Amino acid sequence: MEHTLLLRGQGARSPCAGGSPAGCRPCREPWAEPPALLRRSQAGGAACSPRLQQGAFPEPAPEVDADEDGARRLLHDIGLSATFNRVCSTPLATGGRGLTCPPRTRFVARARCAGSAHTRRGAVGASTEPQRVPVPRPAPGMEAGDGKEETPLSSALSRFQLSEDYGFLLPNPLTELPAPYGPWMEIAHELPQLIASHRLRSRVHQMPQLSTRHLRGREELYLAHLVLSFITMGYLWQEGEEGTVKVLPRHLAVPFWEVSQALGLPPILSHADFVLANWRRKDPSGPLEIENLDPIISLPGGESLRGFILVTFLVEKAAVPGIKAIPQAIRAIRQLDKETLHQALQGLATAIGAMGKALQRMHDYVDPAVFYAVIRIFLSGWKDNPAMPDGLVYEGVSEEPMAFSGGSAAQSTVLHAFDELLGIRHSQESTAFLHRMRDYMPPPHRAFIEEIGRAPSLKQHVLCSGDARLRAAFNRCITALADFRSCHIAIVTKYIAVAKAKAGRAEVGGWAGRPPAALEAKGTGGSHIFSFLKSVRDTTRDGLISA
Ligand code: HEM
Repeated sequence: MEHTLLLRGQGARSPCAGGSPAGCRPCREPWAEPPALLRRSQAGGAACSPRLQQGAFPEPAPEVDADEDGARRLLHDIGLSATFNRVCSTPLATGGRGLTCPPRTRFVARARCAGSAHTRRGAVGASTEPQRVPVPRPAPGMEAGDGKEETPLSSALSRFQLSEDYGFLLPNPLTELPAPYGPWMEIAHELPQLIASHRLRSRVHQMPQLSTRHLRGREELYLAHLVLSFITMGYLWQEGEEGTVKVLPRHLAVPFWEVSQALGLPPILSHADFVLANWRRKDPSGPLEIENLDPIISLPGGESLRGFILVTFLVEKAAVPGIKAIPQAIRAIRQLDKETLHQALQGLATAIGAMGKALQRMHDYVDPAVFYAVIRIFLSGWKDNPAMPDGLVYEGVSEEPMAFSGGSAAQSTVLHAFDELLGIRHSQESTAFLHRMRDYMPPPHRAFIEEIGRAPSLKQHVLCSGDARLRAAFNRCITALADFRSCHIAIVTKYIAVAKAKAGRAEVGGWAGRPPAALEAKGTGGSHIFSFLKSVRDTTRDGLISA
């Protein structure tokens, strides 16, 4: 039986007799270089002769956004050369890759270095000294000479700032900034009370203007971004959606912008702030269980807010074996190692199942009324939001307003990576939304997804192998992923649709919140919730390989 497969990307079609070893002979012959047009990175998928590359997960080409002179100096300083492509010169509100642009031309420098990959973004517009941008350090536990042996897996992961123990979570995040940043930390630690008593805005107005130059290393930058993003969300939404402001004051906007540029994150709260960098153990030697965890910084919502952050943390943690299975699977495909590939797929399916179990804990820890009436508004963005139709002016950064989507777990890299590995093809509209969400991920994590996209196609490999055991393992991954998405839809129904039907005013921690009308039909990331989520779940199911 011959069937046709839709290739990733531009909808090109490639004939392949999946399941029939005879029809798939080219796949079982020495792994030839595919015709250029069918290479996955260009055609958006792989034909029956995936490219065999030795050395799984080659070094990614880092991207550096900066003004051209600054970026050249920065790259020169760290021993890189670069080619620059103009990616956007639009004056705001319509960014090159979904993000809004500052009112200057941005350049993307693609650079390669012989050693480890560096991904930097020089400050654009706000900073005149991109050389000061601190160098992101490898995650703790991965630095050379830390006593841990570097395995092929750990080195494949550490290139993307991924940890073998924590996946996309920041391993053991810092909980305090250096002393000069005391004024930020004091406000951040008091946020729920300051918002409840409507005093946050006046506290922010009294905040001193602090330079970001004393921030050193990735961990301090992440904590600074976390702190400034939470203060910003509180500042914006303290009076609900009817009392928003148009301008973020200079002494908050400028450092927030600079730290964001240094990390390659947008200047708004993202999943990376809310969850990945926002956790600490109460007892440092205790287990990673919800009772022994706390967010570092909070917003209104009390125990439900705590539960929402920490359950999402547990889902990220449960994903770790699945993330580790990705480079294993890709290496096994390249080495034609069926046994290892089978194990990797089993590991992936099990991890997705564990993520589903972790997700269910939302019911135990989060009250739908509080989630709907209190928590959501503080995650809202200022892009396509009728409550802030003009976006937000970052004073001292740009005179023009900018628009960014709010925080959403759609910005978690986990499911994007699994979709990419499994060759799931979502509708054009859903893909556009999900790709926009990638702009809200730390750039090394985004690079991880892109690297999976450049690898030989798993689905093609399984199809072409004609191996029933591999096909069953592949299908278990697809089913587990579709089931996870069904559970997620059930949760969203309870926490948004049902909660909306029951909604009144909720008072939590003294903050009397009215549910945000702008979020009735849309998610905090800005999607049309249910049509989007169902479409994504259904296209996941379509990824099954039939016998
Ligand atoms: C009360 C709990 C939750 C609610 C109400 C919720 C709500 C939503 C909404 C409304 C969207 C649509 C995108 C947007 O506009 O924001 C979404 C997307 C998404 N959410 Fe959640 N979410 C919850 C928990 C989680 C958790 C714990 C995870 C796991 C990390 C998660 C993962 C995702 C993903 C991956 C998407 C993108 C769609 C997909 O790939 O299936 N969500 N969520």
